[in-house]
Amino acid sequence: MKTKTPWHSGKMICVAVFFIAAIVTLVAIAIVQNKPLEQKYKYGIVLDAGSSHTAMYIYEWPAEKENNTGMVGQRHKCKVKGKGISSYAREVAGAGRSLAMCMEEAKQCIPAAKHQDTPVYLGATAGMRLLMKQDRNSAVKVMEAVQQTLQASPFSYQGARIISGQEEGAFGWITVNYLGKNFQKAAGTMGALDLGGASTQITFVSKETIQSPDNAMEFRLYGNDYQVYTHSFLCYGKDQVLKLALEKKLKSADTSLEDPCFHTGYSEDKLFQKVFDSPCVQAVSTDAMNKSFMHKGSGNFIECQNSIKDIFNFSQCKNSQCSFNGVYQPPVEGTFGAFSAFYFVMNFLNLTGQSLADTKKGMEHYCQTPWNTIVENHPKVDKKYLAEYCFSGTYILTLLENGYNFTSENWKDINFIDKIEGSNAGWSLGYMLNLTNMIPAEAPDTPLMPHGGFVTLMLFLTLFLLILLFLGYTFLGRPSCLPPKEIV
Ligand SMILES: Nc1ccn([C@@H]2O[C@H](COP(=O)(O)OP(=O)(O)OP(=O)(O)O)[C@@H](O)[C@H]2O)c(=O)n1
Ligand SMILES: [Ca+2]
Repeated sequence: MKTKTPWHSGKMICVAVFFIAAIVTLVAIAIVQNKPLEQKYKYGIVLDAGSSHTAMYIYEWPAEKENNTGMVGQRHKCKVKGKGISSYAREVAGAGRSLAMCMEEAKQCIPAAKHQDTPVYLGATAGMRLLMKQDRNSAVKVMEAVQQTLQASPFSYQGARIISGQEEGAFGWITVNYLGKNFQKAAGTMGALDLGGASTQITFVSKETIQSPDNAMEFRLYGNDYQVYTHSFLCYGKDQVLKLALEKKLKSADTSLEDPCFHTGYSEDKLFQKVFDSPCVQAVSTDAMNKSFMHKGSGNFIECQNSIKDIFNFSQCKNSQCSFNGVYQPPVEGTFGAFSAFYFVMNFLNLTGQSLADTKKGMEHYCQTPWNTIVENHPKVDKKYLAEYCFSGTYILTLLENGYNFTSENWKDINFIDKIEGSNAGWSLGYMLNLTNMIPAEAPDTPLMPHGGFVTLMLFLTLFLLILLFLGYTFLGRPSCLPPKEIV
């Protein structure tokens, strides 16, 4: 009598076919599931309307990861031609027109299908704060003009406003720490130092309880609480501070001025108006405004630094300690990112990685270099900017050391930075993250493993079990608990 093996039975062939089909289906599903999905991106536009110029930033991020830290990056930057919007006080329509070219670039850069869903924000800083003081009516009109241009664009207009100094400081701090992925690290956060044309900001986390409410900001980000100190000094940006310094040295009867902050051999006829046209300095008569003086350099760092110290008031302080002008500031703590003009100037001077003593030596050497040598060494740099680096570098040193109280010990904690992970350091990214609620207060629940990994693991486990079952059945025979095979 012959025993028929189950392999030859029709039932078993059927089971085998289904078994193979099931494996093929599982493998196919796993492959399809794990194929990198086409990334869906979202976009956002922020216009940083600074005192000296406007910059437009386009940010992008993968749609499904918008609440993870560090996921938003800068896709494109467009520098608006000409000066800042506050310079259009007498011709307000020009402020709106000035943005047109960058808005056109944004249309090219962002896929047309996404235009409608792309928010656009404009934030104006110290230039507009000053214009608001000087000529409120014109300031309002300038803001209306830029609003019109943005509303006429295909993007989703979300507002154009003058941001406060506290916001400017705080959002700069959020930007550098978001880009550095510091909010979810135990190492702590990085302070932010921003130097613009018309104002400067210092922002950092302090252990000390902040003694003045105007300087305190509290954030809960990704499940951690932060108490942040921030202050914005209006008129202490690099361009306004030059006016403050010249105002201290100039008498209205002067026809010439010898200035240690400019190089020997430098000489330029300047209108009093250039110095006194700002609400940061004391007004002079219209007569005086139309006069000019010969601005001559004498190139001496120490004398320059002494003259710059005159524009800081170090004598009064109502709190336990102050930076200057009676402004409360706890001692600086931790590392700092110093960006905008802090970076432009120190990078130009090649002084971004030196000790405090070597930075001073470098400045001493640079300031005493004659003007014609400076021009020869930098033929491509605009002379207006070139002339001011001795002044600006000396101001930066004085602000950091005498103003904010950095010392030779913690000087190395200041990192002069332009970009982090390809995105510019500045308030604009933090501003957008905040307005689009992209920084959650609590840390998002993260699954144990990504979805693709989970599917693969499940598939392999299933396969493994099936193979075990199959092998068991073939090599070890039918389990003894099953009823005996019928003998035909
Ligand atoms: N490559 C550059 C770009 C700018 N600047 C100067 O650096 C200063 C600050 O520039 P910025 O940070 O762009 O200032 P704003 O944002 O325009 O001014 P604020 O923030 O005060 O409104 C200005 O004097 C500008 O002329 C520079 O020296 N080199
Ligand atoms: Ca700025």
